[in-house]
Amino acid sequence: MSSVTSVFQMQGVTKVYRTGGVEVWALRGVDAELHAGEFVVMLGPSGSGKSTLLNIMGGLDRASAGRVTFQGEDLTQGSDRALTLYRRNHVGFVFQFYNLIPSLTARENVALVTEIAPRPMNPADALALVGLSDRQDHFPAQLSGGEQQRVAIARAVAKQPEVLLCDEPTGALDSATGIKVLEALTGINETLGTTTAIITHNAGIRAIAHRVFQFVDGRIAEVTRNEERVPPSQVVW
Ligand SMILES: Nc1ncnc2c1ncn2[C@@H]1O[C@H](COP(=O)(O)OP(=O)(O)OP(=O)(O)O)[C@@H](O)[C@H]1O
Repeated sequence: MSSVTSVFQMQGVTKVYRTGGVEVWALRGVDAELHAGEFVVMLGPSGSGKSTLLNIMGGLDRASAGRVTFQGEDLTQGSDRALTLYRRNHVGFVFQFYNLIPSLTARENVALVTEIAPRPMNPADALALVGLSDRQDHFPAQLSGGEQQRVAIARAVAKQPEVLLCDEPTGALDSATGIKVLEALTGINETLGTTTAIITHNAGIRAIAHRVFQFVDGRIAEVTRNEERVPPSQVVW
């Protein structure tokens, strides 16, 4: 078996939200590992804890108990400042809604991030990676939903993060458009080796992953490996 480098290690990750007198156990002890360069799909019913885990991995939220390390650095013990630097320097996020600035072109939206990144890619190169070289000077309103999402992906990868965390990146898109977005993500994973995790409600998307994490009730109930991956164009939606 080939050796793998671990990017994330999670042990006993627990998250309890306390609102008023109510406790919600979003995560009930997650043990998992993500390997360098792998593409993981996270599936599971609504409320099973997928977004909570992704947000903790991305340094947007903190675990209540348990341990999460990124390249050996303990995210659960870090200061707020350390988490901010971690997010800025190492993590790209993609969400269901694109959050582009309407008054800026595609290239300017990407450039906003590259201006503050330590080792940025040229915005034009990032847009080329997602197949939008000919749309650089378009404003968001002049782009389709899938094209806007690809600009958001270009923005997320332009700072050359080690990890790309995507929460329902195709959730607002029809199947043909969603496939193009998935092609952009798998292409980046292959070209740049960016470790990628995607949350989806669409079980068909599991086929594009190296590994699939199945969430049930705040736990990862099953991890499966695809011996053969299917390209996004062949996903049954
Ligand atoms: N900020 C919060 N405050 C209180 N409860 C929360 C908060 N965020 C999430 N929860 C609760 O934690 C549980 C897990 O939520 P989470 O969003 O992680 O699930 P999910 O699997 O991503 O669901 P979905 O597929 O619907 O996005 C849910 O019961 C949710 O209501």
